[in-house]
Amino acid sequence: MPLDAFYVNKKRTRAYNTLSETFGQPVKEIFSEEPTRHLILVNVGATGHGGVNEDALRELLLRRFQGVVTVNMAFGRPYSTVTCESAEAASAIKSSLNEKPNEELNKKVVLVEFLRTRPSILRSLPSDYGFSTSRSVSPIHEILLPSPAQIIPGLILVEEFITEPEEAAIIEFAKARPWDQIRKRQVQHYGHIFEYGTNKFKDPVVHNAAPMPSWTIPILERLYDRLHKDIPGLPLPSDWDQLTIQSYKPNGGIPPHIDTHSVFDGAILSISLLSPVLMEFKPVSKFCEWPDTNAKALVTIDLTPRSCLVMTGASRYGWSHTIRERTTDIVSDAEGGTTIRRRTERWSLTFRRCRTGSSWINVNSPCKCMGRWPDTCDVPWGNS
Ligand SMILES: O=C(O)CCC(=O)C(=O)O
Ligand SMILES: [Fe+2]
Repeated sequence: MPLDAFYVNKKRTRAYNTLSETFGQPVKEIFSEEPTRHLILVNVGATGHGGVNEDALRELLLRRFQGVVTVNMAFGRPYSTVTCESAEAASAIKSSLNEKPNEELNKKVVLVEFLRTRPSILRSLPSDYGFSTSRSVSPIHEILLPSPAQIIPGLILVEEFITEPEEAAIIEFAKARPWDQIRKRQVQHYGHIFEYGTNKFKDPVVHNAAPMPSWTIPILERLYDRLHKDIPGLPLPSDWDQLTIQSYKPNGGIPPHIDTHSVFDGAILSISLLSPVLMEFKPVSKFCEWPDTNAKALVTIDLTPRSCLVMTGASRYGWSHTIRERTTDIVSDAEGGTTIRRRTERWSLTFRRCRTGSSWINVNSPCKCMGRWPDTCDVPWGNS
């Protein structure tokens, strides 16, 4: 039965107004009447009321249609974009989905338009675009650059940091040991036991952790040799006293968080094994220096296999990091476009240094953040 035209028109007016507010442009400047390779699903976004699941959207498009190059659903946006190999492929999607309720997308009536320009050009609109405050969604400015690690202060990504034989040996080591299950990932702790819920570590007098494995030392020595000149105060190899090994299912992730200031000292390391994955960073502290004060940045880092991510300074104390729970990531391709990458199993090694002291957790001395990010620090600043 055809949908009621009045109902569809009302939905369309509302969605087009939202889009035009988001981009600060009339929709006729965003849409193309002629078919192009690029589509916008005007009312299919990840968040807010009526948000749909990103995996469901990608699966639907990849399974039902030919020639889909990329599907992009950016967090906090009311719309998604699709790029196809040809305008014909895009037209097939539009005529099949437009103005029809879709079973796989919570029966949503999807509104589809051709875009004038490729979505990456939409991404670099002026910084003050965003949602109107009445929708209570903070403005988000997504940035995908070749080396985004360089644009987050204090973040360093060392690619091919461990070798393939080291990667294989670590996997063999951990496979022979027991795991704890946390949502869609499994974890093992060494040195000190990390406590989910409080994001602190457990009292070592009460909870005995397996010792730090000896294979960590040559890896941490390599890190020290390479980076101690660039990172003042980088812990000595033997000072890292907490390791969490995680094994993520392809759809696994980790919620946004800042590793707790009060209990972990200085830099945090994350070494990646097996599948690459995108990690998202957002400045949470209002004291994060960011050139664009009106927009909240969302910076996506591609954690390549065997890389080592070092979080220091603002990236460690003021920005949150997360891995979204989904089975695919959108990444740059060789032609400067984007492509869909399926995730497989990924492992990571998180190294931390615990702030132990005369008592179990030493929160009496100042945090290494030195009060520069007091709003994301759980050590009291300025009260004495
Ligand atoms: O898996 C990763 O690379 C990061 C894990 C993480 O953020 C953490 O353990 O705190
Ligand atoms: Fe973390």
